[in-house]
Amino acid sequence: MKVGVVTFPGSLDDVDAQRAVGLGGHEAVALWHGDADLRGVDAVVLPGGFSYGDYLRCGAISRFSPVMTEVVAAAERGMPVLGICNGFQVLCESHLLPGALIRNQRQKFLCLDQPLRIENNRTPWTSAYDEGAEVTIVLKNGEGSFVADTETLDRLEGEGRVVARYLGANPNGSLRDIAGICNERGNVVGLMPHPEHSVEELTGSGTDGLGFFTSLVAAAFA
Ligand SMILES: NC(=O)CC[C@H](N)C(=O)O
Repeated sequence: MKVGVVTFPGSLDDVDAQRAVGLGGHEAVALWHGDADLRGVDAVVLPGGFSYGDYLRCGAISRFSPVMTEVVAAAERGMPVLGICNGFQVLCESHLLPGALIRNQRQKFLCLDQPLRIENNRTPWTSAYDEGAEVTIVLKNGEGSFVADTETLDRLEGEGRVVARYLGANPNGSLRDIAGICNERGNVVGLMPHPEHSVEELTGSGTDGLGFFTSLVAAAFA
């Protein structure tokens, strides 16, 4: 599959995401925030980083990038979209996902190998995992605490839309230990940890993240 990886001014992890897409068996297509079309891709990754310097709020300006008009339209048609960390923040700001990411509870930037449980493997980004799989994936952010009102949280839980949950000590104060969620259809997934940094033994953070990129094939042919 052709997987577009969007670069915004200030993106940091776009090249790692492109590499992970390739290791997952796909062709990575570089998309620029100013692009007016998605160049025929089958799926999109919004990578981590500090788009537009995190000014106003993380993801608040990126939401208005020309490419996001196309990403929102494609997501609404069912295209798989994965937002990683800053990408998750952009998805919330774009209202493709509910809730918001606010400053970590302890007001510190975090960088660690984070244990997670995959709660929902019925998305195009998680189908390679067993439901309930326990994995360890890099977490690095300053504003990763997921918040939403109680009604929204109950709906996410009730509809099985919590995709991943922090295991052990909650690193950032995310409500209900939520590390990732999806939209109603399941094609749009936002994840605070960085699977693209956990795809090669060489980097020391294991390969548990690779499933997010190999899942697309399983999903396409399911
Ligand atoms: N790693 C990232 O994508 C960082 C996301 C965001 N800018 C934050 O600090 O919370």
